[in-house]
Amino acid sequence: MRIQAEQLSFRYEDGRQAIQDISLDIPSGTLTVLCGVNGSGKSTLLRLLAGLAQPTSGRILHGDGKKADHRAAEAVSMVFQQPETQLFAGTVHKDIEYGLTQRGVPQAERTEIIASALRKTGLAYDEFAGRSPFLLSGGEKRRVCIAGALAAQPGLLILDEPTAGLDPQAAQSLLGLVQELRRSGLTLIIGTHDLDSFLPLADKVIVMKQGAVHYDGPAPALTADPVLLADAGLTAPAYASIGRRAVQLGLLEGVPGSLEELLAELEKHPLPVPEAASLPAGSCAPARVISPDGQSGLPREHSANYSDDGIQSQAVHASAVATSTVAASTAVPSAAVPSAVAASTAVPSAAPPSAEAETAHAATTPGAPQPGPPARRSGWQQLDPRVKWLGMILGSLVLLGMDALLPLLLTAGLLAGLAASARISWRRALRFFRPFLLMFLFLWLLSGLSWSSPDFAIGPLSFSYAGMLRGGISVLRFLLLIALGFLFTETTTGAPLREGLEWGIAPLRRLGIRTRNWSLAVSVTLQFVPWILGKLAQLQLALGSRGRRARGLARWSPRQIALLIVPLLILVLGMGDELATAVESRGYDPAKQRTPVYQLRWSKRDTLAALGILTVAALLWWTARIS
Ligand SMILES: Nc1ncnc2c1ncn2[C@@H]1O[C@H](COP(=O)(O)OP(=O)(O)OP(=O)(O)O)[C@@H](O)[C@H]1O
Repeated sequence: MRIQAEQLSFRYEDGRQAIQDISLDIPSGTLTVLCGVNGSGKSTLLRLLAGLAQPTSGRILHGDGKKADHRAAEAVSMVFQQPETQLFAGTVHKDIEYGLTQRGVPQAERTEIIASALRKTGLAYDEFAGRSPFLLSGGEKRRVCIAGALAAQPGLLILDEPTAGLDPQAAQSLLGLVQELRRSGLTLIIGTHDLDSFLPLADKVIVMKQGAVHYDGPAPALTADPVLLADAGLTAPAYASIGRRAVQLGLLEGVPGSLEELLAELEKHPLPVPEAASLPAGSCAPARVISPDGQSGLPREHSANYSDDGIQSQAVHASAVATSTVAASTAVPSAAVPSAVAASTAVPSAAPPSAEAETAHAATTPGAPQPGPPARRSGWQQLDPRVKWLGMILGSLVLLGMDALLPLLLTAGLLAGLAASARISWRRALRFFRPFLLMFLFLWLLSGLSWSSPDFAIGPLSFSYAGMLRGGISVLRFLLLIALGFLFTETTTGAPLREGLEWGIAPLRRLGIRTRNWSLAVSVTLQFVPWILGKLAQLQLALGSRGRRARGLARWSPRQIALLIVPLLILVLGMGDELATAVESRGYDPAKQRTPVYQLRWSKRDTLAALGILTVAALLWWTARIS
């Protein structure tokens, strides 16, 4: 399936422009590699091409040149970076079947299609169909995801970082699968950092830089010009760097298109190896011209190491060339590798990072953009966390005592004003509340049901105004409690939140209560919320990629939520497990004194804020009493 993009731009809810004016033409039956440093916009572009996000401007054309609509987007399957967020059913069979059900494939045909898709990915149906997808290895999960995508018989298959996290053997067999898919005529787009593996397979390479296309063309032209890749912050594949230098030295005629080609060329042309004296200390290359079989002319100890493996002997040639001559050429791109590439090697932390941790990480990561003068902290961040805890606790108590509409509406206005002053965008707030809204709407309608004294009816259901008002008040009260927690966690990062709480409950230590456990649990739980919401969004996207492209409120239908609950629970439990192990491995001991990571400091501003909170809480409580 051919796919074209015309002047595509995309802006995230927070206003970040991720894609800027991109035009592309990807011919049918080709394999396109999409690369770029972290944050260059690859995943965003892939999601747009898959129809999982709508461009802010521009358009995508599928196949026959018609604008990509809902139906056309169903001809596209996408496999995400993290397979664990893409699997959600109880068995591998059911997981793959989901996409088929969405596409209306008759039940009788499904098993055959599932077995065939699994076979294509190298998994036997009998062995894997009945297993839980959550209990497979990383490589097997990735294969099941690809099988699910293939079962939908897409015209275009998009793979985002397919080899990330796979061991060399699993990555190699995945490459074999990709080659087979390409031979079968499927159009493939692969977002990847693994240029060594994927450039040799590519019919076309698109290099992204800061949300725009930096290069669009064949792989050989890209690898032949070191500046093109270096400008985008990327390092050329090793085979291309070595080959290019060998060409410059007149040792090879052209830059090889893959490691295999390089090795084959080296087999044909034995290379002179520099004298040992001219090699850097510690180099182990032999001192004479060696032949491709690795035997003639080699000192005894070298031939013992390499003679039984032609490839290894060529590795000696290659490494000798690389060490002695190519060093200069490889130095160019590697020196130009920007911080983002260095940053990409950082292992993501298991726990959701706090703002302080992120800042510290950015400041200490080699190559990370150096921070300028410390940004002025907003008024909300400067407040002592104890003030915010006071506001949170008093606010919750007052809210729980409200059972009239007027004080609840007053509180809603107050919280909206506070959120605006904390510069929390309404889009972000909406994203946070979306999962709750449908549930609360349902509860509200449920509380309005009345068979004894109905005021109106919708179909067979009768409702009373009094019941709706009572239910509305309860629902609003709950929503405001959640809003209060949201405001609190949005304006307070982990360390201050925890220190403030620990200070408050410290007196309980005298009663033998392990307050450190409590504060750790509360702070981790509160910080889990944004993490869970992020995972929920990823799961929604995965459902969308399997044919169920629900939009708006339909994304939160009971059926959709039911599908998300199990994988979300598994992710949360997995995360909890990792977090517990991490805490344990750091030698956490609730009985020990801890060095505080955040110093509590009470200032005049905090006294004023605390007085303000007490006054407002008293006024709201009084309004609630008289309403
Ligand atoms: N949900 C989001 N909300 C706001 N901005 C986002 C969101 N997701 C990504 N971005 C931003 O959009 C830009 C492009 O991100 P994207 O994930 O597409 O990059 P990428 O090239 O795929 O990166 P990586 O190689 O790290 O996966 C980045 O600046 C990123 O911070």
